[in-house]
Amino acid sequence: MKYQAKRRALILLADGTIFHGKSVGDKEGTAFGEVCFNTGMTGYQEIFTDPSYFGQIMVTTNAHIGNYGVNKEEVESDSIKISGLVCRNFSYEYSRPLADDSLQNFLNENNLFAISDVDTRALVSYIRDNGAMNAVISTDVDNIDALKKQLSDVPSMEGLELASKVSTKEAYFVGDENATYKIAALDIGIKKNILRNLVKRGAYVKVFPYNSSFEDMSSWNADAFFISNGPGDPEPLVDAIAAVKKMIQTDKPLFGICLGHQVLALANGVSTYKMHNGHRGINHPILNLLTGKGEITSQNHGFAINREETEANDNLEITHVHLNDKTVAGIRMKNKDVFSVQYHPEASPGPHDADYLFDDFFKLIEKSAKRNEIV
Ligand SMILES: NC(=O)CC[C@H](N)C(=O)O
Repeated sequence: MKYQAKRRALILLADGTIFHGKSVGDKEGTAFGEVCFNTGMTGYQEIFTDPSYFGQIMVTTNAHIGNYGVNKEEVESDSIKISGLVCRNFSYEYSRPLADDSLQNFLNENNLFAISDVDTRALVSYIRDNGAMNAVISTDVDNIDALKKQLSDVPSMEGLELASKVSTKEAYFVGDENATYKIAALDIGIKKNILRNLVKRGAYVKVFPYNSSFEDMSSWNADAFFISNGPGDPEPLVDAIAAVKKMIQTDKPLFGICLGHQVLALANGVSTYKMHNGHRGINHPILNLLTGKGEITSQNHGFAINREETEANDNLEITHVHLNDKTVAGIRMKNKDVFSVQYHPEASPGPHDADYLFDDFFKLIEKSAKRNEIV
């Protein structure tokens, strides 16, 4: 007979609102974080392991989670990075030829506390209207006052530096040493699928820790720089911002994704801000202003770069706009091979419309390598 969770659980939001549910697997637990929601109908494993979600409690709007199990290959980092999960129906049974385990086992191995049987439609509408805030999920349903007290001690996402929690401790290499191009990548929370995309196109990548200096990175003598996605507020990333300020003074191509895009903006003197609610899903519409074409994209961000400051900046040009709210979705530096996007062209999970951005990056690298040969 189908397993039914029985142990009561709840999610308590920082403003005191409560939604009730059950504990997945009837486990006891409590987890804190900033509550956010993802509207993707597939890709839960990629989402849960994406380092950009570090410190966040994920609410999934898809009504079924776990129904296709997990597959060891489909991870974006080596462990689950969300701090807790809230879903409607948790599937204890799964079906997919390529699955090698159940989601329940995967959550247990990663010590992730999850609650199900929550009215996620009501919860998501509530967060959508009231904005991002901290929350706690717990089976300690009779001690609300104690939970409220602990929740009030959880730091706000605004101003929080989290790249150091997920970045590699030591530099490492990916790809074939004899590949055509070398890319120096700054890991402020890098997703594996970004590395797969760089290696697939013929790059040998050296991945550097979040606090590496420009000098550390440039001494490897790469053909280009890459700045990754990652968790937390971009503004406290002073080392990364300082390193990027120097990178953009070289003539080497640079590509930034999501947190990397925000760091590039900050390096150009453009500020970032916390959005009322971020963009998290796999069907976000973008307009590419350079080609006039639309793209459906994978997104996951809670901060954005200031539009007016970008428009007023003589060195920058807005290349992409989010069609739902007109926020800046992509920029490039005038007269430089430097560009970035607020969304996820590596699309894991998600549509592959924006794949061309990696090709564009490699065209710039090829051009720049030829230029340097002639010199
Ligand atoms: N995916 C990311 O890189 C997210 C960037 C940043 N942490 C934000 O929430 O906006």
